[in-house]
Amino acid sequence: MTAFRLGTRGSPLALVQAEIVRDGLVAAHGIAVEIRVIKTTGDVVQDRPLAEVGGKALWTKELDRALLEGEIECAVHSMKDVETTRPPVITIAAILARADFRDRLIGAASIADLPAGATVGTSSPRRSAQLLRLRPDLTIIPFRGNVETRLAKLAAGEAEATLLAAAGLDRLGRPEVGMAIPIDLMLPAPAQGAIGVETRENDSRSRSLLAVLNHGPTRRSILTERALLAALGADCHSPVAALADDVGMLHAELFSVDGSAHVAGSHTDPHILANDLLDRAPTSIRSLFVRARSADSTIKS
Ligand SMILES: NCc1[nH]cc(CCC(=O)O)c1CC(=O)O
Repeated sequence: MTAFRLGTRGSPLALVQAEIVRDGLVAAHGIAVEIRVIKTTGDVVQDRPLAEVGGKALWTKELDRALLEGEIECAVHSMKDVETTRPPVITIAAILARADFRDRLIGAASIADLPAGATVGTSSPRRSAQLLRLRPDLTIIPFRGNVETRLAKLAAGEAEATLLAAAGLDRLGRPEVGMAIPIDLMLPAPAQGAIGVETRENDSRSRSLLAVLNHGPTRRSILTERALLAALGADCHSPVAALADDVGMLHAELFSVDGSAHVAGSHTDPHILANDLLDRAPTSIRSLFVRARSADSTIKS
């Protein structure tokens, strides 16, 4: 039997995540697993914000193609980077147990401790809006590239602080970097901290090999958070934070770009929560969500 081919992007974090999946498959089934690095447009174009250059598809398109052409049996992703709507021929075969879902602040002990007017590097509309809501005095500058690149930019003095996902830092063997921000101050991105493995919908062998890696509670949380994004019509420009807890409650927050407006809520049903948040959101927020429920009579403006 030939090796089970596992596709991944080539960033250090992507490779570590692919190794976690490989080790899980080897431990569970004793099969030979080969890691195949697939170059994606998102890895090449690093000078502009993700939201400008074409969104999350930049990271999935080449891996999708390799999967559909039979070059690989499965593709490993950070679930945070996987588009809300996926081709029907591709299925999420496993979502691994979630790591620390919080963001970490690097460069100061806390958001309150950042010097007045400090420059913070982030290209995430969510992190930017959340920071500006708490600290309107801060200056946000774009910061792209992989985790190591952003840490190098910070070390080079391009910004005084930055925010990175705790999960990524931990997986890269950097648990000492930065200070975790409590979720009541900064709710994470939907699906932050979870690794997912996709395969072809009709590939039953791969589906059953991967099924052992699935963590039920994480899967339920991630699918709930993704259902909220779909119901909101969120895209990569939409500053949205969401976290489904382990008792099935979904907490979410929407922001205007400059953080001056926000709405927050919690519900067990992502569709009800999406409608409730959009109903209460001012135009500065609602205009950032694509499916502004045009057919819905509850729209007032
Ligand atoms: N957008 C890049 C990205 N995608 C996933 C992670 C971290 C790992 C994770 O959330 O699972 C990161 C880096 C970051 O946001 O700091």
